[in-house]
Parts: sequence; structure tokens; C-alpha cells
Amino acid sequence: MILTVTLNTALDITYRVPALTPHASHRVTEVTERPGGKGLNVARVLAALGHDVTVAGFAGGDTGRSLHERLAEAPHLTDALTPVDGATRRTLAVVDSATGDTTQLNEPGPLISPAEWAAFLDSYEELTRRPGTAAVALCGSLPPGVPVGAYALLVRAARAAGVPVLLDTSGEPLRRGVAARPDMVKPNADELAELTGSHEPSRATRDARRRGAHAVIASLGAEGLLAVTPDGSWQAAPPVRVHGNPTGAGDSAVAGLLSALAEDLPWPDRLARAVALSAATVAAPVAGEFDRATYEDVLGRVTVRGDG
Ligand SMILES: Nc1ncnc2c1ncn2[C@@H]1O[C@H](COP(=O)(O)OP(=O)(O)OP(=O)(O)O)[C@@H](O)[C@H]1O
Ligand SMILES: O=P(O)(O)OC[C@@]1(O)O[C@H](CO)[C@@H](O)[C@@H]1O
Repeated sequence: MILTVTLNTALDITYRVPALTPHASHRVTEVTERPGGKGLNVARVLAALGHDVTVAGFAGGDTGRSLHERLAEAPHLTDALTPVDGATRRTLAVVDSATGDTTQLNEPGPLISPAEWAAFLDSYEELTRRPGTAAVALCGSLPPGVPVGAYALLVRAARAAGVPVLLDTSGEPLRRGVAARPDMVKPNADELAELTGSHEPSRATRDARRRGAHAVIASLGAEGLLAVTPDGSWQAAPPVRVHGNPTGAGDSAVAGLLSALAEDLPWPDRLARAVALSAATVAAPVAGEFDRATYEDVLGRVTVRGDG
């Protein structure tokens, strides 16, 4: 079983409009609603690959109920979200059909009380220590009320339980989480630059390792992934730039890395899978889904270069 943690779950709403123009009124041509937040996207992709996955985090209010209902329909997925009084947030992605560009609006999320945080920690401890837990992914922003050092605490607890842990977040929670020495961290280019102060990916990736992460897998948009690990360094790139909605591409990369880790595959195969899955997510209309034909087509054509 792979455990994904989404402290700030969301009901993701995607609007498609013919062209997005500031100050103008728009007709929405398509609306989709999905359980979201990065860890839930990771979980859906893992489940679609046939891995058993448990989702932890918080859910509350009408939006939280909707999350529970939809998660109950997903095969291979166990809902272990901790109930909270506040309502789970909504996020809005507006896709411009003319350019393919996406504009993202994320609500802050509900206020988590000290008692709710303590209840989550109990559940997390139990899940990480359960026999058969193969890996943990800690994903996304923190809702108000959750301490800024939350991920550092969760990284240390996973390591104490002997479970490999991957961190995918930003800002101060990322800085503190990295210092707690996670097995893997997956920043995008902006997150990496903010963490290290360097806009040069290979220098920044090495710097992020010095700050504590055992392996750093930086996602660089259509250029693919740059991984610096204890076993070697690799660059993995898709054969072509895919046009579509990139929301959730990073989450699919995380799902690729974790599923291949759970299957004991070597780094080049993990990276190839992550790149192919994330390209296939750009080709799918909403986050947390991937286009299987694109995945299978791209998988054999990913270039992996390195010294491992
Ligand atoms: N246009 C594209 N064509 C092909 N692959 C892409 C494209 N954009 C992104 N990818 C793949 O998706 C991965 C993740 O993308 P990105 O670096 O934008 O991550 P991210 O910012 O964490 O994503 P998000 O927050 O939207 O989930 C990249 O490393 C790459 O493999
Ligand atoms: O506010 P966060 O937690 O950083 O990001 C949340 C979010 O925008 O990221 C996902 C795409 O990666 C969406 O499904 C989701 O709603």
C-alpha cells in the first residue's frame, strides 16, 4: 500500500472558456468537478496503475462530503481522510481553449483546530506503521492552523517507521521539510529556485540535496526531470512537448516515481515512467487523470541520460 497525504484537499473545478481575457465576461463551455489537492491526484494515478493506495488528510463540509462520495467509487483507493468542522476548499482552473493556457485560483482551505491536527497525527502514525506500507507522499500546501513545520514532523515520523517518504510542497514548509531529510523531494523549477536562490537547475538541485534531501527530482516543465540521487544523476525528457492542461502533471510524476519505487525498479526506469505519465497527464483534460494511449506511446521514447 502507498499512502498519500493531502493536508489541503480540494474540490477541483475546471472551467473551459474559448479565450480568457481580463476585465471581460466569459461563457464557460465545459465544467468538470473532481476531488483534488496534489496527494489525491497522485492517489488516483497510482490506483489507475493498479496500486493499492490510502489517502490521508482532512475533509469537511459539503465539499468534503462530495470528496468522500467520489473517492468511495474509485477502485484500489481507501479513504482515511480525518473529519474537520471547516469546509474543504475549492480550486478553480480556467483553461483557455485558444492557447491551452491554464489560470489557477486556489482557496486557502479550512481552519484546522489543534484537536483536528492531533487526530490526523494519530491516524498518520498508525498508517505509516501498518505492515505493508511501501511509501508515503506528502503533497501540497498547508491549510490555516496547521504548523509550518508540519511536513518536517511527518517526514521524521515516516523515517522512524522505516517507510520511504517523498515531499512535494513549496515555500517555508518545503524548506523545513527538506531539512528533516526526506528520501525524495520533487520541486518544480520555481519551488527549487525559491528554496535555493539559484535559477540554474543543476546547481539548485545539488544545493537542495545539501540542505537534507537524499534524492532531488526537479520537474522542469516540458524539458522533463532532473534527478540527483545517492545512486547517480540523470536527466529524463519526453520526446515532444505535449499540448494540453499541465495541471497535475507534477502529481503524475510523483505517482510514477512512487509506483516504480514500490515495484523496485532502478532510477532510469522510475524517471522514464514519471516523464511518460506526466506527459500523458498534460494530454488529459483534468488533473489526476492521464491519457493511457499517450502514456504507452511516450514511455518507450523517453530519453534518459546520466551517470548512474
Ligand atoms: N508540455 C509538456 N509536454 C510534455 N511533458 C510535460 C509538459 N509539461 C510538463 N510535462 C511533464 O510534467 C512534469 C511536471 O511538470 P511541471 O514541471 O510543470 O511540474 P509542476 O509545476 O509540479 O506541475 P503541477 O503543479 O501543474 O502539477 C515535467 O517534469 C514533465 O515531465
Ligand atoms: O494549493 P496546493 O495544494 O499547492 O495546490 C492545489 C492544486 O492546485 O494542485 C493540484 C494540481 O497539482 C490541483 O489538483 C490542486 O487543487
